[in-house]
Amino acid sequence: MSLPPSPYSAGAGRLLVERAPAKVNLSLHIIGRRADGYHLLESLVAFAGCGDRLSLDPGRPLGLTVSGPGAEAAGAGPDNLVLRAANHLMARRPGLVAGHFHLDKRLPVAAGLGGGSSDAAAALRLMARLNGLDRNDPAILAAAAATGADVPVCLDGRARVMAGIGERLSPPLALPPLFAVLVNPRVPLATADVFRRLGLPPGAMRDAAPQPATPAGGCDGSEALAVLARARNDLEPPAKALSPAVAEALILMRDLPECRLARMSGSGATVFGLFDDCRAATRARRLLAAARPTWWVRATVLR
Ligand SMILES: C[C@@](CO)(OP(=O)(O)O)[C@H](O)COP(=O)(O)OP(=O)(O)OC[C@H]1O[C@@H](n2ccc(N)nc2=O)[C@H](O)[C@@H]1O
Ligand SMILES: Nc1ncnc2c1ncn2[C@@H]1O[C@H](COP(=O)(O)OP(=O)(O)O)[C@@H](O)[C@H]1O
Repeated sequence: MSLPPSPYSAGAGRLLVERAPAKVNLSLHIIGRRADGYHLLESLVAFAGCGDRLSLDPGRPLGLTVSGPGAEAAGAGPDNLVLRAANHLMARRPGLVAGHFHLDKRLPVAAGLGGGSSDAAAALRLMARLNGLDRNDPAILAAAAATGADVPVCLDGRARVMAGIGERLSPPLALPPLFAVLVNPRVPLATADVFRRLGLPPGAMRDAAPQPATPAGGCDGSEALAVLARARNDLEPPAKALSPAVAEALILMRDLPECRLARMSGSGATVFGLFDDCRAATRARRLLAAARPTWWVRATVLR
């Protein structure tokens, strides 16, 4: 029996490494549904300090190994978004050099944290570094959009408003650091199921939704919290209907004495809570971890 290749083996080339941070939708407003079934949305997206880690060993043929708590759920086959992104890019730019990827999968899978999208974006950044491509090269942008609706916003991991189905991005936003706790009840929720449960017919537009509440550049944390409180996540009701654990996580988070705002991220089931400072977030993480020892709970800073 042959051993799997070591994730840290040097191979013939220099090992390149990228972080793949968790994506958090601070707001998510559904505007309508395209005729092809995809939903039009407006979402304020930020990125967390926690995430996966992806390395690329340029000395070897295109391949993927996966380790970490989410390895089994993510899989290492051709459907893994790392390989899908690499293949989308290579189809657009024949002749690019690839290599062997190793993914350390720390984030929960199918969790509304865009872990797979962030991994795909990290794969494209690694391929760009290896081949001397600009990150804004049209082939990188096209491969990102072809891999998934959330991949373009993950390409540079900076807070932005995304619109359309995720392809229209605002310039990067200077959000104040937001002290957060992320909690996932370890119930996977498929994005497609949550959108379907909304029940919006193809081609339908909703009554004009307000612009996503976007904190002004240079505002402080408490002003940002006040603005975010006026926003919402329209996918919370369908996610709650599919999984009672979402409602449970929201209630637990909201009931914490120092929690300023609790909301679901993306299509769930992860819920985030925002706090005034790092110490309040750390206290909240401890309380939640003690109350639900089997859940995934992290204190982190969103930017
Ligand atoms: C909901 C969001 C919010 O950031 O995040 P997650 O909850 O997945 O993290 C994203 O829009 C998810 O983006 P992503 O996960 O890349 O979606 P895709 O793989 O392209 O699509 C998966 C399925 O979700 C539905 N889908 C996705 C995006 C969108 N704007 N409208 C949709 O209706 C479609 O049914 C599609 O077949
Ligand atoms: N690298 C990856 N990490 C996570 N999931 C992946 C990956 N590649 C493919 N997938 C598949 O993509 C789906 C969505 O995964 P994920 O990005 O974790 O969801 P979400 O955006 O809701 O957090 C999962 O069902 C999983 O099987």
